[in-house]
Amino acid sequence: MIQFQQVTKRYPGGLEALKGLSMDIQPGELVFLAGHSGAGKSTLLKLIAGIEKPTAGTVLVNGQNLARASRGSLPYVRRHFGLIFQDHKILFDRSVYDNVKLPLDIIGFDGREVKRRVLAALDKVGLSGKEKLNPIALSGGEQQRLCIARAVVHRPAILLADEPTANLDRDYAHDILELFKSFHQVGVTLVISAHDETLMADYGRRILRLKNGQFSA
Ligand SMILES: Nc1ncnc2c1ncn2[C@@H]1O[C@H](COP(=O)(O)OP(=O)(O)OP(=O)(O)O)[C@@H](O)[C@H]1O
Repeated sequence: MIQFQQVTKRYPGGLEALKGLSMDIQPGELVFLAGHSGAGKSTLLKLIAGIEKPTAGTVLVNGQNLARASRGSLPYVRRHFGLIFQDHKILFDRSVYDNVKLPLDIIGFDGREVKRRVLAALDKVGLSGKEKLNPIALSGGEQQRLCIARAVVHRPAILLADEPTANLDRDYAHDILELFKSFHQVGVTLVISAHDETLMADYGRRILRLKNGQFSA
């Protein structure tokens, strides 16, 4: 489903964030991505989502090379993905409900289906009853759940989460990982990055370890 063939990513300025990576992630797999700050975790996730293009090598998602996808087809391709990235900010000028609804507006769902899906996503992450609140009234952990609801509301096949447990205490981090596990159980492919590998150890899943842009043992 996700395939990297000798993928190198060099950012302007000459730094190689990823160096000749090859890997396969199968449909329905739950994979953790570990590595120090600056190891290249976010870059790898952005390459999967087609947000960044490789400098060399090929990234295939469902056999499709996103770097070669036409501009017109990208919105359709992006519907396969749910993204939980650190720079995807919550909008504080609208309600919890309207934040979660955003991806459906972009895709163009009709009204009744929108309401059903938004309420189902909020229920899934344990935020039922908070839909009318402004997100400012939510705790840090609840805001993280809001981001997860927003990422899954369109039922993506692939969920990419960049450090979703950063800044959460250990119990809360486990709650979030349990939530991801429940998406895995219904067949979603998940790639989750974290720098704290001890959290991942409890889940007995495949761990890809990055060190200075390369996989390490
Ligand atoms: N847009 C960019 N332009 C230039 N350099 C970048 C850019 N994005 C990332 N880098 C560099 O690429 C390297 C890998 O960064 P990346 O964000 O992928 O690492 P990371 O493992 O996700 O780190 P962190 O855990 O701190 O988020 C770092 O040296 C970073 O400074």
